[in-house]
Amino acid sequence: MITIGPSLMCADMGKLQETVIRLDHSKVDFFHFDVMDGSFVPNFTMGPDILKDLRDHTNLPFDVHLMVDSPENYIQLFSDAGADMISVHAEATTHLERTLQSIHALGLKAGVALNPATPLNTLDYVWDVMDYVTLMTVNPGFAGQKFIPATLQKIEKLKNEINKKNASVVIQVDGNISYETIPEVVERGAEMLVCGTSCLFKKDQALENAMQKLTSFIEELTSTNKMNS
Ligand SMILES: O=C(CO)[C@H](O)[C@H](O)COP(=O)(O)O
Repeated sequence: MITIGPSLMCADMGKLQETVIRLDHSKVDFFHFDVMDGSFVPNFTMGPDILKDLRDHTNLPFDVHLMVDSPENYIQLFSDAGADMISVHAEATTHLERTLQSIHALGLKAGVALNPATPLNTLDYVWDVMDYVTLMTVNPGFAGQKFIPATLQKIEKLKNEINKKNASVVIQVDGNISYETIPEVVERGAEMLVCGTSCLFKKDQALENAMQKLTSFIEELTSTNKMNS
């Protein structure tokens, strides 16, 4: 099943609450909440207080993507603020397995995020403690970047491994997920789409219309793929 999660860092920050409500009504599946620390990535975004404020306005899951050094220090904070799922970058934590365990211990889903250049064998010893993998299809830090084509092969390779292991791990993709790249990533096995400026947050289109267009596109794509398989 393909799910759509708006990347909230791409929203108008002055209208976050209204944006969450409108997107909830437009039937998105989850909210992708990017956290940046100005160190692991050269940018800053949102923190736990903003998440806490938004939490009251939707029952949909908040997927917190920690693009921060030593994410293990902030798991409790984001759990208390209302996160349902937390992904940490394998490149940013020394004890990845322990960090994932600590997310599970709080009753949340645990994800591992990988930069485009990070190899998949980083996941070799954490298969039983992760629920999803966030494959970055741009280098994290900024919206509106170009899709890195080499990541397509990575999605396919990861999907093959998941199938081989019969693991219940979902592939999330993040970075320039657009009308051009969605068919490519979905064909290779991506299921959770993080949707930012490339397909959802458009200056000339209301969020409701953008969501309707995106949903129809994905429905059509999945029914065509089903017919061809
Ligand atoms: O994590 C991100 C950047 O690090 C954003 O979620 C993503 O890049 C936003 O989407 P778009 O690329 O479509 O603007």
